[in-house]
Amino acid sequence: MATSTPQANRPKILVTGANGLLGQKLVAQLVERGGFEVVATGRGPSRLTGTGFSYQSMDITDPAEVERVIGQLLPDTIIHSAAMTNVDQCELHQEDCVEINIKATGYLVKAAERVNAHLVFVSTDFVFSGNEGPYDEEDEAEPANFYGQTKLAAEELVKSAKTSWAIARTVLVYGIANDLSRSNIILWVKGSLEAGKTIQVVDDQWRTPTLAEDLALGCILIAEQKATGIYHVSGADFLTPYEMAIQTAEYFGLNKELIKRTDSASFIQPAKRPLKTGFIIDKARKQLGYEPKTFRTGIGILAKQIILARS
Ligand SMILES: NC(=O)C1=CN([C@@H]2O[C@H](COP(=O)(O)OP(=O)(O)OC[C@H]3O[C@@H](n4cnc5c(N)ncnc54)[C@H](OP(=O)(O)O)[C@@H]3O)[C@@H](O)[C@H]2O)C=CC1
Ligand SMILES: Cc1cn([C@H]2C[C@H](O)[C@@H](COP(=O)(O)OP(=O)(O)O[C@H]3O[C@@H](C)C(=O)[C@@H](O)[C@H]3O)O2)c(=O)[nH]c1=O
Repeated sequence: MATSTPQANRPKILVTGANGLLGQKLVAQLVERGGFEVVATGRGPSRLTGTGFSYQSMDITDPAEVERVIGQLLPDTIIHSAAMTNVDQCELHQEDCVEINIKATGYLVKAAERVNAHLVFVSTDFVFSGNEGPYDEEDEAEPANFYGQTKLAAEELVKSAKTSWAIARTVLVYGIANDLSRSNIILWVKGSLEAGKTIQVVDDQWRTPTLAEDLALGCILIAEQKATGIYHVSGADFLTPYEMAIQTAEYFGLNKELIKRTDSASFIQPAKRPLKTGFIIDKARKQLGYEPKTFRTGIGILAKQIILARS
């Protein structure tokens, strides 16, 4: 709901990684809710659609640029969503992953401290080993792959910030936005089956998949309430990728015979995936008023967006 609060009187919120899936959803919902003046930042030119916000190019691995942009804009709140999110690439290109996921988070922490901004950092279920999920906020982190290690190291930098901070951890995000650099489970399953391609999908990993819009709202509730500490913000359905693939095929009326059940011992990826993650989201429900959609409802929302994007 848009409010009539004058632009100048509203607190300012800055989003990093605004060209990404979460970033685009954050900017759209922040504009729609109207409580903040919204500044989107991303690597290179804007790929965002819509209006009601300003865009500033900001490469988070450039400390001088981060300091300059944040020093000039003086945001009250920063949602740090930018990251190297391709888990296999993180395993294969560890230096790049350290630059983007750890060092750049350090620059943002420093900049947030300087302007006394509330810093909301988006993190992952991959900080956990996957030996005993689903996890709550008190469980001990022990990453199973390099991406998870870098996100955990970044969490530690955020936790030591001399400004107020929150960490929103999430799980296997799905959705659609403009010109994304990364796919997600519903899109690759749908695309593969439509192309008549057989896919091998694991049935021994468990997740609580998260609709991008739900995650964006969870982060915004944290920002609006100036909540601090760690929050688990994910979907509530505990599913394997195989089960997600079957539900996706059923929803879109695609050929389920193309989905072959496999397991993590046979389906080898460069980065090891934790087996059983998924989140207990009671804290976010109670403290933030967060309530995610079911996976089935999420697929339906995405399906409508796909039709709209084509029209
Ligand atoms: N997707 C998922 O399943 C999950 C994601 N997360 C976390 O959620 C957050 C958002 O991820 P999501 O939106 O899904 O991923 P995306 O990959 O869609 O978005 C990440 C964005 O970060 C940007 N980025 C990368 N490097 C830089 C840089 N040097 N300077 C500025 N921007 C940069 C990317 O830019 P470009 O578009 O140019 O590549 C991209 O737009 C991340 O922090 C991720 O770790 C956590 C759990 C699950
Ligand atoms: C590509 C592929 C994946 N899978 C499985 C492995 C995995 O459990 C699941 C999703 O695989 P993806 O490669 O799409 O995503 P993956 O890199 O596992 O997803 C992760 O992304 C990062 C950013 C996170 O922070 C995590 O929360 C997590 O969701 O599907 C298959 O079974 N078959 C396949 O062909």
